[in-house]
Amino acid sequence: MTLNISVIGTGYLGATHAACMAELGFDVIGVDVDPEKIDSLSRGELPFHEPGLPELIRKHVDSGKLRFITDPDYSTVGAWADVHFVAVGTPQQPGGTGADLTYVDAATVGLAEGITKDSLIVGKSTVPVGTARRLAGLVEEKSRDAVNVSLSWNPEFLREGFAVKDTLTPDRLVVGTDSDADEAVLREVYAEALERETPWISTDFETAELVKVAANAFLATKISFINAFSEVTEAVGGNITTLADAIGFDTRIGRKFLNAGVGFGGGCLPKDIRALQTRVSELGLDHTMTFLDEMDKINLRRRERVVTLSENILDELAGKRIAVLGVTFKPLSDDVRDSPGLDVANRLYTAGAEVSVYDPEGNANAAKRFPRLEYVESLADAAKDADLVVLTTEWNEFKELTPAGLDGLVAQKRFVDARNVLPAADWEKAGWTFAQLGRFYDGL
Ligand SMILES: NC(=O)C1=CN([C@@H]2O[C@H](COP(=O)(O)OP(=O)(O)OC[C@H]3O[C@@H](n4cnc5c(N)ncnc54)[C@H](O)[C@@H]3O)[C@@H](O)[C@H]2O)C=CC1
Ligand SMILES: O=C(O)[C@H]1O[C@H](OP(=O)(O)OP(=O)(O)OC[C@H]2O[C@@H](n3ccc(=O)[nH]c3=O)[C@H](O)[C@@H]2O)[C@H](O)[C@@H](O)[C@@H]1O
Repeated sequence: MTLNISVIGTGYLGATHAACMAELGFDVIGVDVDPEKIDSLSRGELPFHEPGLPELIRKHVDSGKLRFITDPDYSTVGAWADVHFVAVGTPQQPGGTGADLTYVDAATVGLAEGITKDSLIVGKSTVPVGTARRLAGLVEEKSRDAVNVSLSWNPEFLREGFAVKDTLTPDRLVVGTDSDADEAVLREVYAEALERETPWISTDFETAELVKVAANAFLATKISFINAFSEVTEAVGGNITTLADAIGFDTRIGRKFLNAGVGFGGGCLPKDIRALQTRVSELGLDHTMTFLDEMDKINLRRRERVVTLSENILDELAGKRIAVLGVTFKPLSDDVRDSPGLDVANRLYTAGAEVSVYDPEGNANAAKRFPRLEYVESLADAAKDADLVVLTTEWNEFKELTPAGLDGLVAQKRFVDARNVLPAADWEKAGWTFAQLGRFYDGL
């Protein structure tokens, strides 16, 4: 008998997980507290941008394998599913640096109370170490005597923009559990990946939770490491991209995540390194992860550098017209959570510039966050009459930009490539004042 699966929380992670579980052949119900999201998903429409996911959602909604409901007391999925994945948000605490566990606690306890058949709750959200063991206790306490409900933790490593591929063909699967029977259920869920010999790491709760935050902390550290060297090459000369290429050839280091630029953002890396540091401090290990504080500071300094570089190029920001290209935290996503590009756009505006923003997918979300910026529908509209063009997210459309493409549009030939993706020499040859991060400029 095949397993019925519920996924609680249908945001970037949960909607992807639900659709991919249906693709693997399971019957799936996605649950969210947001009725608009559920309406849209029930029509087979994805309320956010993720390549390949709309097709998967539509296919399985049409076939009836995938349904979406609001289920306030979890009684519908509680009577139906054998496995419940919890994929709700764990954002940064409002006014704090730790993870806000309100949603993950509410969903897990709600499920435990609503479940009326033997089943397994599987946490997928990213949580501070200690959460799974605490929640396992709560599940035992809150679930009904007549049913057997247990909890495991199965952190997720997908990247936005590649979410479907990463879910269906993960690099590894990590399961934190204290029960062989629960591990066996998860092996059944992931049987297809296991047939391809995907590494399977079955471990305790604490290791599983820590693997997830360690992976994100390592990635953030790699980016900030190269960006710290960017500050050095900005001061003394040198080429940061050549430096990254050269150390990246060492297979122990690797070239991935060494792209210097305006730094990391998004709904995960920034809040996860802050939550990790907060958690280890709570555990009395105050000094263990202080380097993450530095990584965070290096990262945020890059945003400031783009603003001062722009100001130095323009002499002053007030009254200048600036085109900002890209306000999602990375290409192939419409996600503007903690986006470096959007932050830069807002800082330029706050300093008095007239800012015109264009992003292929992010305008609508950015406008919700910063309605006072001007959002336009094309690169050309943004660049029209600009005194400066600033590239902050490396969408393909921007990577293909040539000086000729902006001819006759801009007021001044001035460009800041804050992702270091364009060939500087071509722009300089065409008469542009062209700046990138990690380069030495006399007086800038
Ligand atoms: N976005 C990503 O690429 C990845 C996210 N993660 C982790 O996954 C978790 C979710 O992240 P996102 O999907 O990005 O967040 P999100 O904010 O896009 O989605 C969370 C969803 O949970 C819903 N929700 C909140 N409380 C609920 C409840 N009690 N019952 C049902 N639904 C509820 C919200 O309405 C929202 O739709 C976080 O812990 C994040 O760190 C992990 C790997 C990748
Ligand atoms: O926990 C999560 O949610 C996810 O966080 C990241 O995935 P994601 O946030 O989708 O994006 P990344 O591709 O990691 O990029 C994060 C940020 O780093 C920046 N970055 C990345 C690479 C690089 O070399 N330089 C750089 O500045 C990107 O522009 C982006 O702003 C991790 O890569 C995933 O493995 C993890 O599951």
